[in-house]
Amino acid sequence: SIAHFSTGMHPMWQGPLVAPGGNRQSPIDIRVRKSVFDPHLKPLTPDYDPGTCSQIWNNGYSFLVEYDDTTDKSILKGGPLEDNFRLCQFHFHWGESNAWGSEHTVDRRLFPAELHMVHWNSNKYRRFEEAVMEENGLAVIGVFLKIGKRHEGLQKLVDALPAVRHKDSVVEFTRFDPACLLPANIDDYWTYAGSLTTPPLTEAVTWIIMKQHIEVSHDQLAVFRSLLFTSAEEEVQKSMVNNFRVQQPLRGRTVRSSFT
Ligand SMILES: NS(=O)(=O)c1ccc(C(=O)N2CCN(Cc3ccccc3)C2)cc1
Ligand SMILES: [Zn+2]
Repeated sequence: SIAHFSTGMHPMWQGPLVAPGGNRQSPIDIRVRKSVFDPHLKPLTPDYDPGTCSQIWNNGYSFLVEYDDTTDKSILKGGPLEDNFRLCQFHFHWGESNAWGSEHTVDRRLFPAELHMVHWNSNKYRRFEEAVMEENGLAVIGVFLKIGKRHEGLQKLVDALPAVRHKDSVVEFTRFDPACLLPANIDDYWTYAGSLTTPPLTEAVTWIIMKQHIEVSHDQLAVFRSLLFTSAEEEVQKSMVNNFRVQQPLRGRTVRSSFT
């Protein structure tokens, strides 16, 4: 209703439509022909230890697969990054239908879902909570999901999701290798300076968006949609779908590509 909009009420995770004074907000549309090839971009070198995988948590916006980030066992280096970045969690954003769901788009093309692998700069900061407030404290790899063949590696995660159906539920989840969710080719990516796409929307993120998508089956994505935004106590249960932020103005930023 009009009243609803006039009070500027937004679902929590959308936050303000544009962060006050923000000129490097995410997500954005990647205009392929406007991206600039940068020959100095190095290959990305993720090195993850499945032994650091600890749990899955439904935080009421998405479900986070969390990693022990007290040592440099699961790290990301290379690409546009000067420092060592530690993996702390990965999560997804998806739609209620396969027609939309991703946060970033490529020449306006929407994908049914998008994976975010979240890392923080362990050369400069001691913990995630510090890095999230600092310019370039975080590096997030984005991977688009398309509906196709079943993703064998994802199935272990899909089978664990019913245990975290409600907001604030947690389940132990170990020995999951996040590298299995990366596309075969991780040398071709776009990169730009952006922000978190959920509160506190801080402009701390070096985004690295993979050109190649991964495939998951319709049934696997349907299990994501069986999760709930709401906790077990709430009378009205709300399906966890459309948990993506609206796109933000580019504000003159350049998107670089690692490929021609
Ligand atoms: N969609 S995204 O990839 O941009 C992304 C979203 C959320 C997060 C995340 O783990 N947190 C954001 C802040 N939050 C808690 C927090 C911490 C410090 C200060 C305030 C609040 C945790 C990471 C990446
Ligand atoms: Zn995200």
